[in-house]
Amino acid sequence: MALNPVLGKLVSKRVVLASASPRRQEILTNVGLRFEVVPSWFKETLEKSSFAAPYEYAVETAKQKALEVANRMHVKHLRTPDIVIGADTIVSVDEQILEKPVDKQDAYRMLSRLSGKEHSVFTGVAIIHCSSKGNQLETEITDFYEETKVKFSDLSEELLWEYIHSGEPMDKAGGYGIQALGGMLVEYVHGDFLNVVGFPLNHFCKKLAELYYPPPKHTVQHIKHDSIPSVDTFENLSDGESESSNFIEHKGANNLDSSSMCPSRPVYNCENSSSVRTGFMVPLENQNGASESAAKLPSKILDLMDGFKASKALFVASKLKMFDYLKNKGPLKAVDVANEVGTSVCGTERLLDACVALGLLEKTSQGYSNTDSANTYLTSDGEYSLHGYIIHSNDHLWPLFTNLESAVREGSRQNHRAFGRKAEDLFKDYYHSQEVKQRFMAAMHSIAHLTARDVATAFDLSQFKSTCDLGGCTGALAHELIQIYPNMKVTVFDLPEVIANISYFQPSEQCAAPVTFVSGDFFKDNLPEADLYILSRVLHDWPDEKIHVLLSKISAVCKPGCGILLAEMVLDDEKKNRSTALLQSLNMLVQTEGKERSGSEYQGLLEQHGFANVKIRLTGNLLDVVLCVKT
Ligand SMILES: O=c1[nH]cc([C@@H]2O[C@H](COP(=O)(O)OP(=O)(O)OP(=O)(O)O)[C@@H](O)[C@H]2O)c(=O)[nH]1
Repeated sequence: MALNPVLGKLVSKRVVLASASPRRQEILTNVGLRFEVVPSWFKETLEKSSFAAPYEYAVETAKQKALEVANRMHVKHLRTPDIVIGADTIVSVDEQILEKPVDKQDAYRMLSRLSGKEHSVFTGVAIIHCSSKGNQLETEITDFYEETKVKFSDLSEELLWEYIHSGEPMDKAGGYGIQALGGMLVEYVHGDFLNVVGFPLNHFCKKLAELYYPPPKHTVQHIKHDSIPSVDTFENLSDGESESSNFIEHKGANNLDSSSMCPSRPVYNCENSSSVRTGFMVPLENQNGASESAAKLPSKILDLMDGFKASKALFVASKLKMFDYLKNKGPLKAVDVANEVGTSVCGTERLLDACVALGLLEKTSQGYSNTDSANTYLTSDGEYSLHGYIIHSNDHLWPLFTNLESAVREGSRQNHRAFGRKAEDLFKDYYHSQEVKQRFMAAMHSIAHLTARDVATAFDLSQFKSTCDLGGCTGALAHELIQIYPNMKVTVFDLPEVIANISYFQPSEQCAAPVTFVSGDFFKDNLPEADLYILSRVLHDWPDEKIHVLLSKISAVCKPGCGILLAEMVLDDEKKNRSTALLQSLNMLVQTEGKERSGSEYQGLLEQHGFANVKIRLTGNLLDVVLCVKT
């Protein structure tokens, strides 16, 4: 069940968050909202003195950020989103508006101004509903702001500078992060804490409630206008949409994770449960009415213990192409699926039921059918098929992970144990048989196609006229780049064994400006000329020594102003928060000499080869993006 019905209203919509702020992404992800991140390119340069009040500036900036993304996505012939959300957080003190500090001195000016005083934090939010009429983008804009008052203690010079040198102030409005070290500077907070962090979640949900549940005229007096409808109220108001299957359930243990962002208050408390139930309370009763002790089970640990069973169920259903059969012929009974696939009826029925419980399939009296997600991601011909990667995970990664214990003991890859062959060279290993090569290319293509838009739009790359995607495999990212930057000349450089096998993966319609494929080994051969070199999921395959070889080759052919764009899962500097990326680093341990790295580690590597102005965008999706330029 969707605990928060108003957010559930967004489940079937294509929602875009027009913000690069990792905090906004986290706040919305934590409540189960599914969205894409397309950071806005709108420059925050509106004339502050032309606004009568500081919040008007924040609201207008939020609106312009969201409109820029809505227009860009529409103009670039990407699918127009249904909803674009923009936000802008500012601090107001002594009639001055403070944004993010530009350098340490600026952070010092801001923080010393806030010392010992109360100030206001305003976040302006714009929710833009988009539609396409003919070729025109039509928008309906809803905006609002939230104010929170924060008081700082008196800050000594020493404390101030220690805080500034921590690096925390630099990407934060007013020069502090209340959710982390900055929390130590704060005497009190009056109002919504998450508003200070960057997104007023409660007000946002109320706004959605106003938009999606306008009070029926005859019952106006019964409805609390400032409430997010409770689950019960929601069921009365339901228009029949099923939110449950697509919504991420938030269980008790997850709430512990989320609260780490807000150490100074229990964000997800249940005190007011009688009237207004906010998004992700832990239900105290299960469906059978059993209470308390069931809720106290260590659900996160139990889920982790079961994780491998769920993965394997998905792998086997994919390998047996059950999602393909169900797409073409569903709904089907278990016996029909078993007959199609050639499996036992009893085993098939259990597997299908497990897939239903995992939210991959639906089950009705007519039989089993795919969910929308299964059609899109799990069928072998789905728009964003992950089938190739799933098969690679089953056939290649699973045996390697079975030897994780040895990998941890020995600190090295385990190909010899998993496949009885010593790994000579990472890629030669994949390319020793046509079957393994195609499976690996299909896997790489799945991920590249799925993440291409995030990577291509994380930064405005229009200043680069030519791009070379080193190790760009089937060209999935290259094709996306040409869609977004039609004047860009894009070359894919990869091993001859790869280039010889790309034809199967090319889009059916020929693009006006096709991608050029060049074969070679980027460690040994000359690199094609380009203004921008892309390394997507390349550096994580290699140890630092090899990376230095590659970066020095790129640096040697780069003129000043040319750039490198990395697409990787970027770890947080403390290496403790991003579990997907940290697990991926284990994945690199069992099969390569490489690893996942943090933003500062990438920055350090790039700066050693004359690249500066290193910018990192956490996309909130599979791959993050790092851009830097040659000085
Ligand atoms: O206590 C905290 N206060 C503020 C923040 C973060 O500060 C920034 C505010 O900047 P802005 O609203 O301009 O948003 P950006 O990060 O530049 O991203 P956009 O792409 O949306 O412009 C915001 O990230 C807050 O989260 C904080 O973390 N703690």
